[in-house]
This record gives sequence, C-alpha cells and structure tokens, in this order.
Amino acid sequence: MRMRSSLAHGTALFHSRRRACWVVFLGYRCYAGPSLPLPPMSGEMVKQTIQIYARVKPLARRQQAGIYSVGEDEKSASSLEIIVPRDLADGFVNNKRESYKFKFQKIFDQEAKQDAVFESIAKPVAECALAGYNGTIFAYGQTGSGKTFTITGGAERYSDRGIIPRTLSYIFQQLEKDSSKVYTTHVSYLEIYNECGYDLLDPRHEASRLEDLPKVTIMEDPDQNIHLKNLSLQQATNEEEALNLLFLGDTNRMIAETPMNQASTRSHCIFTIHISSKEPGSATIRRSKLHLVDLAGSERVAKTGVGGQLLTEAKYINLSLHYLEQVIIALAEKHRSHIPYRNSMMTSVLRDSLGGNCMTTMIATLSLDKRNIDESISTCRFAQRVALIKNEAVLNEEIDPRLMIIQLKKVIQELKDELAMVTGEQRTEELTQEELLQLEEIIKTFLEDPDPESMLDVGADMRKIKHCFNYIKQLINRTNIPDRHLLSPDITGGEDTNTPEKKEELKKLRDLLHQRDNEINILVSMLKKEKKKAQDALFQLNTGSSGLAVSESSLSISLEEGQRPSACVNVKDTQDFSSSVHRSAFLPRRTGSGGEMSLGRQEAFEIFKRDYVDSVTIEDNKQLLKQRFAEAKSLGEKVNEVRNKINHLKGEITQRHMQRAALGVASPSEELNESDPVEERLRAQIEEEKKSYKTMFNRLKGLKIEIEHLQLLMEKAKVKLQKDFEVWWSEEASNLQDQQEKLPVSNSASALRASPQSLESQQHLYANSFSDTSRVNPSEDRGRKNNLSRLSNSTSNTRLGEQVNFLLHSNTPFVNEEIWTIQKSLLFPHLLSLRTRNNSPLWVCSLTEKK
Ligand SMILES: Nc1ncnc2c1ncn2[C@@H]1O[C@H](COP(=O)(O)OP(=O)(O)OP(=O)(O)O)[C@@H](O)[C@H]1O
Repeated sequence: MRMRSSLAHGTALFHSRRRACWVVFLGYRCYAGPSLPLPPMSGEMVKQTIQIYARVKPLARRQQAGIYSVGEDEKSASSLEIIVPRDLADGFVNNKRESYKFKFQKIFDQEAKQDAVFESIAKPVAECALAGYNGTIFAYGQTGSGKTFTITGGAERYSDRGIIPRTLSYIFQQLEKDSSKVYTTHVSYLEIYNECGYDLLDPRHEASRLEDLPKVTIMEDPDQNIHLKNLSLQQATNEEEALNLLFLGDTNRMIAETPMNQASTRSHCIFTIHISSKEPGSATIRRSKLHLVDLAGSERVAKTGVGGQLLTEAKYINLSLHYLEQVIIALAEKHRSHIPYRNSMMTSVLRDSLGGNCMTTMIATLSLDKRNIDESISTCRFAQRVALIKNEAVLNEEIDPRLMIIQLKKVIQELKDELAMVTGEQRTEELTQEELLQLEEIIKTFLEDPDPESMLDVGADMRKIKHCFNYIKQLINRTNIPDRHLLSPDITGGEDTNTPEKKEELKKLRDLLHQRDNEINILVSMLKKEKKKAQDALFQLNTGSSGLAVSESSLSISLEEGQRPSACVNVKDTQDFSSSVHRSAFLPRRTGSGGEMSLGRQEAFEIFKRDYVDSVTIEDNKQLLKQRFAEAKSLGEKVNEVRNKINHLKGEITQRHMQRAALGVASPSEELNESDPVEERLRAQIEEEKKSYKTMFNRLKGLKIEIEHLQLLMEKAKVKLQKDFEVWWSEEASNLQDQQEKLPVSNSASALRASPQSLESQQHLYANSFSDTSRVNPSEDRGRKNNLSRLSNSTSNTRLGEQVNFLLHSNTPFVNEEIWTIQKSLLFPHLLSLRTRNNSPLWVCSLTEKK
C-alpha cells in the first residue's frame, strides 16, 4: 500500500482555507442549521428508478473476438448481449447458457469519449443538483474496468478528464451565468478504506500515517439523519479552487498494488459537491448535494491471488460491496420494511442515494475480455437489480431560520402596533434613538421621491405618525421661511402677502428686480457696441492688407499713388494696370503663419537661391549626401547578407555536430573528439565573413557620422541662405525707395508714349541686351536669360512688350548706355527692375498675367 506523492501547491492552498463545521448532515436537511434541522418547507417530488448505464473498456485487438454485442430496442434503451465462449461456459458462470442479455439506459462502447459520457450521464444530474435536487453518480465494476477513469479521469490527456472535473466545470459555468441567485459551493471528499472513513481533504493526510488520522465516523440523530464527524467541507468559490481540492484529495487517496492491477484503488471514494442557493432578500434556501462515487473493484478474492494486507483489503471491499448488494436486493423487494443500510459505512453514507431523496445514476464499467467475462456478467446482473430501485427526490428548500426569526419579529411588531391603534391604547414609551433615525430616513426618502403617488408608510404606531408630522413641520419652517418672501402669490397661496408690511417688501423687491433688469440691458447693449467696433476695426485691417495684395499683383509704373496718376491712363486697358505700386509691396512681408513667404517673395527666394554664391557648395553637399545615403543603403544590405551567411555557417556547424553525435551513437568506436575538417573549414569561413562584416560595419558607422555631419552642414547653409536673402531683400527694398524718390517724372511719362513693336522683336531685343552681360558669371547669366525668356513667354499680351520696348529704345539718356541688365527684379516674373551699370535699379514694373 502506498500514498501518492504529495502536492505542494494543493496543500498550501488547502492550509489557507477555512475549515468548515465538523459535522456534515447527510440527507436533504442542511448541515449548518440549528441542532434540530427544520423539515423542508416545500418541494416538488420526482419519482424515478435509478438510471443504469454501461461502459465498455477498450480491449486489445486480439481480445475483441465476438464476446459481446450492443443493440437498441424499440424503447431506445440499449441492450448488451454477452456471449460466453464455449470453453468458458463449462465453468462457474453457467454451464448451460451461452448468451446473456442486459438492458441499460445507454451503453457506451469502447470508442465512447469522456465528453459523451459526461453529456449523457453527468450533465442532467448536475442540472438537477443546481435546481435543488440531490444527485448521485456511482461507478461499479471489477478492478481495472475503468471506474476511476470514468469518474475522475485519466491523467494523460486533457480530453481524458472524467465526470468530476467536467461536472465542476459545468456547475461553475452555470453559476456564473445565473445572477438571479446567490450560490455557495462546498466540496467534501470521503474515502472509505477497510470500513473506516477518512477525510481526503484533511491537510494532515500527507504527513501522518493513515492510522493516526482522525476517522470519519457516522452519527445518527433520533430522526435517523446521518451526520459525519470529522469530514470537512471546503468552500470552493470557483472552478479552480474546486479542482485544486479534487487534486489534493486524489493525491491523498489510498492505493494499493495488486497483481491484477498495478495501481488499483482499494477504497471507495465519495466526492460531494454541496450547493446552496438563495434569491437575494428571500429567506428560502435551496440545498443540494451531488455525490460522485468511485467504488472499489468488485473482483473476487480468489482470482486476485493476494494475501496478507491486500487480502484483508479485498475482504473488506467485498464485504462492503456485499452489503451494498444486500441493500439493493432489499430495496428491490417491495415489501421489505428493513433496509440494512447500517451494515456498512458505504451504504450508510449513500443511504439517500439508494431509495431515498436523490436522483441516482449507476455506471457499470465492464472489461469484456475472456478472462473477465464472469465478473462482467456479475456487474451487469447487479446493475439490473439496481435499476429496480425507486427513488423519490424532493426539492430541498428550507427557510433560513435566522431570516425567518427576523421576519416573524417584524410581523409581530406590526400586529401589536395595529392592535394598539384599533383599541386606542396609547403606547407611552419613548421612541428609541434608532427608531427616530430610521423615521427620519424614511421621511427624507419620501420627500425626495418625485413620484406624486409615493406614500409615507410608518406603520400603525401613533408615536411614529406624530413624530413624522412634527419632523415635517420643523423641516418646512426651518428650510422654507426665507425663500417664501420670493415666492409668487400663487405659490405662497396669496395669504402671506396680504399684510401691508409684506406688500411693501414685495414692492421693494420687484423694484429692485426691475432695476437689475435695466442694468443688465444697458450692459448688454454696451457690449454689443464694443463688439461691433472691434469687428469694424478687424474688417478695416483685413481690407487694408488685401489692398496691398491687390497692388502687389497689379502692374504699374513704380510711383506713389497720386504722384503719377497718368501712368496708367495711356495704357490701353486700364483694368489690367493698377495705377500704383505701394513701396511696401517690395518689402519682406511675412504672412500670418510667421516664417512663410508671400508667393512673389518665395519665387524671389527660389531664384536667389539658384544664383547664390554658396549654392554650388550646397548642391555639392546635397549630391554627396545622396551618394552617402545610397552607399550606406547598399552597405547595410551587404552587412545583413554577411550576418545571414555567418548564421547559416553556424547552423551548418551545429548540424555537423548532430551528425557526428549520431554517428558516435551508432558506432561508439569512432572518436568524436577528433577534429573535423569540414567543421574546420566552416569555422575558417566564419572568421573570414566576420572580418568583412567588421570592416563593412565600421565603414557603415563612418558613413553614418558623415551623413549626420553633412546634414548638419546643409542645415547651416540653409539658415545662412535665408539670412542672406533677408538682407538682400531689405536692401533691395530701401534702394528701390531711394530710386523712386529721385526719378524724373517725364522720363516715364514719355516712355509710355513710345510706339509699340511686335512681341517677337521685343524678345529678340531682350536676348540681345542680355547677351553682352559679360561681367556676370556664366551661371548667373544663364539664370537671367532663362528668367527673361520665362518673362517673355508668359506675357502673351503686348502691353509688357510695349513698356519694355520703350525703356530700351526711347531717347532717354539711360537707355542703351545706361541699362546694364534687367536684373534681380526678374527673380520673380511679376516684377521687372531695370538697372544701370552701377547696379542701381531704375524702374520697377509689376505685371499681371491676365489673358
Ligand atoms: N474507457 C477507457 N478508455 C481508455 N482507457 C481506459 C478506459 N477505461 C479504463 N482505462 C484504463 O484502464 C486502466 C484501469 O482503469 P481504472 O483505474 O479506471 O480502473 P478501475 O476500475 O478504477 O480500477 P480499480 O477498481 O482498481 O480502481 C487505466 O489505465 C485506465 O486509463
């Protein structure tokens, strides 16, 4: 005999758990009630015979030769036919018959899975337990026929979980779903070994010898209710906790090794799930128990070939199973008044499950190989007798005595109060502090309730009624008096305002109200005025700036408005030429978003950038940066390649190791430590790759630094460019202004009177005039020419041509000699600036490209 290894986790969990009451009431009366449990208040009775099922353990192929067959009859019950082979028929079973037929609710053949067994057998019983009925499922069969496998499950696969874990899981799932009731669940795990009971959830189980453990004993009260002393009930609030307890109990379970079965359980085990449920606020509690029983093997002692301790065990097991059979036989006989439950502990404990308040199901586990055929037939016969037993399950409802007492006390008090009121008898004693507080709470709730139908119910106690009136009166006086002055006559009922003083006061208040109204009106109109003013100012500001924008985009001679009113008069289409160009149009103008440039200025900036002295450096750097980026990218790819290669080579070495190890196993003579040339080569290759990896990696690092540096340089250059542009822009603007001030009015006026030429010839002229800009560096020159051609191309009307033509060919002294170039103002196509040799701007034109 040996104990299964202890489970540290389970034990720890167990120790922290609160121990339940030491006495458990079996039967439908509660375990935790007063010393004399109350009878069930109500209950729907369910009468049914014990349901019997058979499960056939999978056999080895060679044993499967036509020993049994499974069929279904017209009532959809299953029948099992066991055919006794001729060589066995002469034996002790029955030497005349060769075939035995048994009926079951259902037969689970060899291939039946655990989930199917649970669905058909355990689920309905679990549902009954949840509804408040007791239930029992017990497995009966010879050693090794699959009782433990069916009830607890196999340890190998998750899918092998048996009825207990699946039932726990199902029950907790259902409890979670049902929020209408408050449920409490406890479990107990009893082991009956050699007619003694042990608590499998007792934490001392592992540490002590079995003999030293307190035995679970049966006690019977005068009402023949069974109580189990020393069996603990452990609360399990969820599936995990319940499974831990099951696991702990299984670990503690006694097992012995017999020649027939190396891990045969030699004890009866009863795992019980206790469920109680109560609707919130209700005094009715439902309590039910679900016993899941794994009986010890039913084989005959002679066959097991054991002796000593095991023989004693076998005797006890057989004895208790014999008593179980006695009980079953007695129950099956209709007129037997005495049922010998007390003969064994197991029958005492399962008393309710056998012919009592319980829905009971039996699973006959069968091992239908030749060797066990007689045992299987015995099991089936036993099952047939069990099927005759009728049980009467009732809904286990009871009233919680504590709640019942509270409720009854309340009723008595109410009746007393009513009586006192009817008889006119006055209760003289003062209301207690607690009662007063309660009343105040009730009044508050009543006053706050918006429902006009709500009632103030304080019972028939006159003291309470009086107190309520007083309290409400005080409340009204205290809280409402000051406010009543402000109430309208309708609300106050008009009565209070009738006195001359109150009328006076009311008048004063109304005047005050009127005065305040006036004040508010004045303030509002002031506010409106201010708002309008602000809007006007804002509007003016906006139109002012849009005026600038208009002047900027229009073409006119660069003179102040009013100074040269005739400037545009001579031009054909006055709509296209504005008469003025405001000086500020040329000044650096920031838009609302701060650093953004206006369109013209932006274009100027673009061209300035192109002609900028450092632009070559910037461009070079940009190219270099691009180059470096490309280089870094390809280098990065190469580095990755090399790394992959190294990893691959390493993998090859590992494979090589494995091959060599396998070789070493196959032929131990081969020396594994001997150096491997293939591996050597692979290692050399890795070294090479590592070297190149390192070089490339370093180069990549260098490149990264270089790129960062170049980026920094670019950033700096950008800032410098922007600054230079700003300087140039403002210089340009101030020069222009000076120039405008000095300019003789007649020049421009006469210029505009000059005869127009064709656009083509004008373009030609521009080109010529720019062709001898020898002092300008070639790139600048190219830029200007481009700008010029852009300008000419974009100007499809002849007006611009007319003006420029005049400037170039008129007899004014600066024309031909003085004009050096159409320079910077060409930076943006809307502006033209004629410059003299000393680079001072003469004219600035703004043009609109209207077609
Ligand atoms: N339906 C089944 N499918 C697969 N394996 C099974 C089945 N039934 C039983 N077994 C295997 O047979 C062996 C014995 O089963 P089990 O321990 O459940 O028998 P038992 O009736 O509980 O024996 P005992 O009476 O000695 O406790 C176990 O290894 C179990 O895994």
